Amino acid sequence: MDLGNHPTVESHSDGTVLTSAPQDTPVDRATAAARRVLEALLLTDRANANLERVAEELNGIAEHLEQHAPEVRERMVDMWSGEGVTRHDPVTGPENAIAPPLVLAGMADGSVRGEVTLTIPYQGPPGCVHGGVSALLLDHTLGVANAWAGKDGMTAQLNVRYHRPTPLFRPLTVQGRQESVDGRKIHTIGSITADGEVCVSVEGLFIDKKVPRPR
Ligand SMILES: CCCCCCCCCCCCCCCC(=O)SCCNC(=O)CCNC(=O)[C@H](O)C(C)(C)COP(=O)(O)OP(=O)(O)OC[C@H]1O[C@@H](n2cnc3c(N)ncnc32)[C@H](O)[C@@H]1OP(=O)(O)O
Repeated sequence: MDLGNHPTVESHSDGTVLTSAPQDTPVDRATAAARRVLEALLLTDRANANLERVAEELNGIAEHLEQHAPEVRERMVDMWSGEGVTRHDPVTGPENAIAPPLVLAGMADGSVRGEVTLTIPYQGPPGCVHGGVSALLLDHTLGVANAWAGKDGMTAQLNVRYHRPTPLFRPLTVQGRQESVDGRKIHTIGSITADGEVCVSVEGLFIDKKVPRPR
């Protein structure tokens, strides 16, 4: 990925927020509402008599949005301009309703970290985070850690170890740190902890390769 210019541990201070902060804009408010709908649909009583009307209204909203959508190619160019990936990615993007969203800060020791509480849409085992969701969060966090360290690339391997179930509804700390660079190979590690205990740890191999931004 061509991540463009971004802050690094060399150029920015401890605690620099690396992801896009939600803004008081119509698109961020609409996305936050969509996120709320995702959760409410899972929580509402299945016998809720109004679900037929809810389906109609949501389809009406989708049609309105589709009618105002430019060609995908054109949207992609726009998406990758400016802040690029951080506004629309599926982990930290305030414009992406499937993103929790996780907010990550860069630390002086070269690591990145953030706190997030995951709820019902991210459930795997009862009351626990889906393992694929943990892998998604960590893959992305390792990618941001590489960018913060000043050398990033594409994921070639992600070795995930699940130590204990990761709880929903509790604050989770997500961390990543670049360990070493060997030519084009970048080794990066990370973890998700809850109440000070490691739930998931990962080792990633990234290869220094860029996919150009659409123009
Ligand atoms: C401060 C920041 C602010 C924020 C700023 C924005 C931040 C924003 C962050 C975004 C964070 C996104 C984080 C998500 C990251 C993805 O989601 S990336 C998407 C998932 N990954 C992919 O799709 C990759 C698909 N695979 C590929 O494209 C290619 O296979 C690869 C991995 C790029 C490698 O291809 P290649 O360039 O042709 O590499 P190649 O020349 O074959 O191999 C180079 C070396 O690597 C080794 N190698 C290659 N692949 C492998 C492998 N799988 N296993 C072991 N060794 C391998 C080779 O053996 C070779 O070793 P040597 O012979 O040199 O010793």
